[in-house]
Amino acid sequence: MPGGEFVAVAHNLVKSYGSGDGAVTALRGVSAAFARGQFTAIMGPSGSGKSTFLHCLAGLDGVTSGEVLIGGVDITGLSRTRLTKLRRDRLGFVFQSFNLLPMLTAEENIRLTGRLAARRADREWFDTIVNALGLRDRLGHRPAEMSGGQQQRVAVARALLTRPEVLFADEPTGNLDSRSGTEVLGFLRSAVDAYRQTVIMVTHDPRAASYADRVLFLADGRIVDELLSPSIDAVHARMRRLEG
Ligand SMILES: Nc1ncnc2c1ncn2[C@@H]1O[C@H](COP(=O)(O)OP(=O)(O)OP(=O)(O)O)[C@@H](O)[C@H]1O
Repeated sequence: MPGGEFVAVAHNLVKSYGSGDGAVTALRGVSAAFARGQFTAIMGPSGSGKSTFLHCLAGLDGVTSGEVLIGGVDITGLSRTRLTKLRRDRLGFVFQSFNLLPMLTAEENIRLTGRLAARRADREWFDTIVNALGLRDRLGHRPAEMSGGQQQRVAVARALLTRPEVLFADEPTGNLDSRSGTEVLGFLRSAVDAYRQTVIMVTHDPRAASYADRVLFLADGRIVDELLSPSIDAVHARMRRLEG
């Protein structure tokens, strides 16, 4: 493990939706630890619990039982207010659908999303991210005036501006063409290599997973396999086995 320091830990997570006959158990005792500066991809068949796991780890969804530690703090016991503050100050999010505010320019979306920490972020770090993501000449554009790839790069810049302890990404390349997807994945990879950014990404795409340091495979709400230094072919082979 790089540095041996875990920034996110899940202990025996169980997550059920609904109750009685209609109850669905999405996670059945999931434990995993995520080291600083490590890029983890989460894969598995449809319905295996990938998004639920990511949402529980990121405090976007409550758990039925088990613990989630972010920077040593058990977030499952936090009040809604403290959890919101922790998410804003210490976590970053990138979603498939970009989630930019349509009336704001790229720069405003990166800076003015209600995060005090982002507004205070130093100019040098803002410039570093904007230049690395190739957004310098797009800063005055609104989302409708940008391609999907550019919009996702704005979303990545916004997520990284607060130097989050963990960047969570849910299918970040799901709406992108292959070239734009490659750019976004390449940037996530370099943020891990250059700044020890921790990234946890759900994906269906073995090519996207091959940018990670390891892949955790879920099936039926459990972690059933792990692959280190994944190649595209090795990820394909494991997925074929899981999908039967
Ligand atoms: N809000 C919800 N209410 C009820 N059941 C849910 C809810 N969210 C997820 N589930 C169920 O939990 C299980 C796991 O869903 P989840 O979305 O985590 O899987 P996934 O692996 O991300 O799937 P996909 O690859 O199709 O996005 C599924 O059976 C799903 O139907």
